[in-house]
Amino acid sequence: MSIFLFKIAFIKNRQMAKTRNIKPEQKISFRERMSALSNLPEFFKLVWQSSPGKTTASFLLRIVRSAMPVALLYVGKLIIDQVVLLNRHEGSQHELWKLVIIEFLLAIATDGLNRMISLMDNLLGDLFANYTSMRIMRHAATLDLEQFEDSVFYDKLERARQQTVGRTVLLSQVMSQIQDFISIAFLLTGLLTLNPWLILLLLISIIPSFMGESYFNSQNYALTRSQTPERRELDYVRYLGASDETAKEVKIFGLSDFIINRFKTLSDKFYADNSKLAVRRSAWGTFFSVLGSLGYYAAYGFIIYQTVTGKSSVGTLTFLAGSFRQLSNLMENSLNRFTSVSQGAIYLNDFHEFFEIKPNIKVAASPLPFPNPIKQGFTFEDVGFKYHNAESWANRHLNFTLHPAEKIALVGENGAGKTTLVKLLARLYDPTEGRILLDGADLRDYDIADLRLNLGIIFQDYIRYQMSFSQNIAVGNIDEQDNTELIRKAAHESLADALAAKLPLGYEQWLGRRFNEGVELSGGEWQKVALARAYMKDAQVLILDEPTAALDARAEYEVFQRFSSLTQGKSAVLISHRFSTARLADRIIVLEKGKILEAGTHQELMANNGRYAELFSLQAAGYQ
Ligand SMILES: Nc1ncnc2c1ncn2[C@@H]1O[C@H](COP(=O)(O)OP(=O)(O)OP(=O)(O)O)[C@@H](O)[C@H]1O
Repeated sequence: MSIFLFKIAFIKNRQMAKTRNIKPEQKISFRERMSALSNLPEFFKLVWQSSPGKTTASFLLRIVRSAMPVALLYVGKLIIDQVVLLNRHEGSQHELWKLVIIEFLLAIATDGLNRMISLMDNLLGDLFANYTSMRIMRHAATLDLEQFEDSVFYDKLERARQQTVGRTVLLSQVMSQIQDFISIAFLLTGLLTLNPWLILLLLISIIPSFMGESYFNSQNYALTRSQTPERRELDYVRYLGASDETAKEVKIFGLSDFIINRFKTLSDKFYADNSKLAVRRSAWGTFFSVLGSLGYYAAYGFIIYQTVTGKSSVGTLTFLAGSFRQLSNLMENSLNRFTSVSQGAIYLNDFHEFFEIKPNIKVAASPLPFPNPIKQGFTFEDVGFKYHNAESWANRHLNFTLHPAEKIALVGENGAGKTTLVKLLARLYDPTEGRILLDGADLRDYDIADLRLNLGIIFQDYIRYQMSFSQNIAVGNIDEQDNTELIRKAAHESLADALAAKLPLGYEQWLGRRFNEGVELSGGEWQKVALARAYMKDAQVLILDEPTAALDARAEYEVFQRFSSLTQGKSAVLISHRFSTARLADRIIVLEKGKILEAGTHQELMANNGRYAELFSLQAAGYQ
C-alpha cells in the first residue's frame, strides 16, 4: 500500500519537476548515487590532510561510543533480573549496587564521549573548510582569465565553494554511520541470540521510510542544483543592496526598492520551491514514522507475550524491547543517513568537477630564457582574438612590432580592442589566430611567470585593495613587500608620496572604508597609488591602460614627465583617450573595430588627415 502511494507521489512529482524547471538530467538514479560513493576515499584523503591527529581521534572515539548502547541495555537487563531475584529473596544486594554504579559510569562515559565527538567534529569541520577553501583558491589561481569570465565556470566555482562548508556535515555523517554500524552489529548479536524473528519485523518497519528519504533527497539535490545560477544572482543582489561600494549609486538613483523587489522575487521563488518539497517530505515522513511505530508495537506485544508465558525473564523483556527500539532507530537513521551520505558524495562531484577544470593557456614544457634586454621586440603576426561566446572579433589582423625602447600609444573609440591587445601581450589570453613573437620566438615558448615579471601593467579597472597604503603599492611586486625603500621610491615616481605625507598614519595608513580606521581616497589619489605598482619592479615593458583618466591636468602633466624619464630605454604601451597624452608617444596606433586603422607619429597622422586627425581636432575644439 505504502509503495503504491509512494509511486503515485513519485509520478506527480515528476510532473511538478517539469513545471519547476528541474532539468531531467539533474535527477539522479540509485546507480549514480551508489557510484558517487566512490568519491568518499578521495574525500577522506582531504579530511585526513586537513588534520591527521583529529581524524584519528574522532574515529577512535566513535568506535568506543558505538559499544555503549548495547552495554547500557545489557547492564539494565542484569539490574532488572537482579531486582526480580531480590524480590524472591534470591539475589545479592552487593551485586545489584555494583551493577547500578556500572550503569551510572557508562551513562557518564556516553555523555562525555558524545561531547568529545561533537567537539572533534566541529574542530575538524573548521579545519576542513579552511583547507578546502585554500585548495580552491590555489586551483582558481592556475585558471585562465577567460574561464573566470564564463558563467558556467562561476556556477562550478560557487558549487565547489559551497562544498567547503557543506561537506563538513558529510564528514560527521560518515563517521556517525560507521559508529552506528558497529552499534547495530552489537545489538543485532543480542537480538539474534535471544529472538531472531524480531529482525524480520524490524526490516519491514524501516524499509518504506528509507525509500521515502532516498527519494526526497534526490529531489532536493535536483532542486538545489537547478537553483545555482539564481542563488548566485541572489547573493549579488544582496551585495548590491548592502555594500559600501554600491551605497553611493543606490542612494543617488533611488535603487533600494528596485533591488529589494528583485531580491524578494528571487527569494520568494526559492521559498515556494523549497517549501513545496519540505511540506511533502514532512507529510510522507509522518506516514512512514507511523509505520515504524506499528512495527515496534507489534514486536513489543510479541516480547510481552513471551515474558507472560514464562519463555523469557523480565530483564530479557526490557533488553529485547530496548534493543528493538534502538535498533529500529539506529537502522532507520543509518539508512536515511545513507541517502544523505550518497547525496553528499554526489555533491562531491561538483567539488571534483571544479578541480578537473584545467587552464587552456599552456605553459611551455622547457621554456626559453626571457631575453634581457629585449632585442627585436614584440611582433604581432596577423593576430586575431575572439572572446568566448562573442559574435565578433575583439582584435583582427593585427600586424605591428613594439620595438625595444619604443613608446606606443593605442587610441580608438570604446570597444575598439585596445585593452584586449594588451591582455594578449601579457598572455591573459592566447590569440585565436595568428601569433605574437618575442625576439623571433613565439610568446608561448617563454615562461609565463617570467613574461609577467617583465611587464609592468596597470589596468584601468585596477583594484582598490582594502589594505595599507604601503601594501597597495607592494602588490606590484609582492616579493618586495618588506622593502620599504623600494615602496617609497615607487610612490615618489608615481607622485603618490605627497599623498602618504598627508595621511595620519603615512605608509601604514589603512585605505578604504571597509575596515576600521580606513581612509577613503579620491579617484585620482587611488590612481596615483595604483600607478606606483608599475614602478615596483624593474620591468622591461611598461603598460598603462588609461592611467591618468582620473588625474587633474597638473598631475597628468607631471606623471607623464616622470613616466617619460623613467621609461628611458624601456618599451611602453600607453592607452589613452586624451590625445594630449597620446601625442607624446613615438608611434600612435589607431584601432577601429579591433583592426589597425592607421599608425604613425602625431605629425604623420595629422598630415594623413584620417581618423586620428579627425578625433584630435574634435578634442582640441572642445578645449577652445
Ligand atoms: N571579457 C569579455 N568578454 C567578452 N567580450 C569582451 C570582454 N571584454 C571586452 N569584450 C568585447 O571586446 C571588444 C573590445 O573590448 P576592449 O576592452 O578591448 O576595448 P577598449 O578599446 O579597451 O575599450 P575602452 O576604450 O572602452 O576601454 C568590445 O566589443 C567588448 O565588448
